[in-house]
Amino acid sequence: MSFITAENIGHHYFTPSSVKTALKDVSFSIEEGEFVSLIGPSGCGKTTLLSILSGLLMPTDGQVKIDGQPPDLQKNMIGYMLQQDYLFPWKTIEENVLIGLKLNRQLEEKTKESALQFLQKIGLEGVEKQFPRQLSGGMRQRAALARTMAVNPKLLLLDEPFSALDYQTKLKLEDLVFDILKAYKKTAVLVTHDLGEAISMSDRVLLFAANPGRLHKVFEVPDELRSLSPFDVRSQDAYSDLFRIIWKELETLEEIK
Ligand SMILES: Nc1ncnc2c1ncn2[C@@H]1O[C@H](COP(=O)(O)OP(=O)(O)OP(=O)(O)O)[C@@H](O)[C@H]1O
Repeated sequence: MSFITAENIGHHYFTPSSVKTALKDVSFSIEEGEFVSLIGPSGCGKTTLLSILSGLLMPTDGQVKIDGQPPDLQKNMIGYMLQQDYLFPWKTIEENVLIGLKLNRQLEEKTKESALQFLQKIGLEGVEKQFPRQLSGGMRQRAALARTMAVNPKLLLLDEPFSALDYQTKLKLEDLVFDILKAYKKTAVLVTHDLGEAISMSDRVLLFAANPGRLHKVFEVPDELRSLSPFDVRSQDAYSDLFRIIWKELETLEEIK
């Protein structure tokens, strides 16, 4: 059985004056350790789908299973990286990184040590006692990654985690997150508006169409690209070829929006 299965997912938002079908009949599966990106025009339901995968939103139709259970029963195995780092400004980086462990009652000498070692691994050695305001945006996102990884989630939901960063920092962070998720064999679902990011980080790209939000096409990233870092992928011919193919599809979807 696949790690994630989504069968005929549908979601309607009910407002006093209308019903909005955000997702219709969406089915897919994701294997353990796979990195999958969701892309598509604005309003195609990417955020809605991520909320359903997180267990925070129940689909109005169909069902999702993560490791055989509905997402709301698997919240302990799901980690997040969002556009904003949501670090607590009044807590030090170390306190921020340990907060998930504390809330989950998993804060022990061993888990604390490995969380702090992880900070070193991702280049944040020496800032443990500093506050988020003293760090750059890229460093804060690294700290957010450390906080997420501290609780050892099996699945990471990444909602445009690099979109608020400057271009150079974003490329560096993409490489770092990719390396970490591969090294720790995590499963990841990334929502992004950046097609280059989607192709360079993923094993598969799921392209959605809008009105109603639905899965339009699935693109496999060629094997030859998957073993490379996202930065190196961007200079490959196979990357440019796939970029062009998906871009054309995206253009047609934007036109028929
Ligand atoms: N709480 C809500 N109430 C009513 N309609 C909503 C609500 N949330 C989202 N929608 C509508 O559902 C559709 C899908 O929204 P969603 O945010 O999931 O799309 P998206 O692909 O993430 O968009 P974007 O790329 O712009 O962030 C949109 O038409 C949106 O206006």
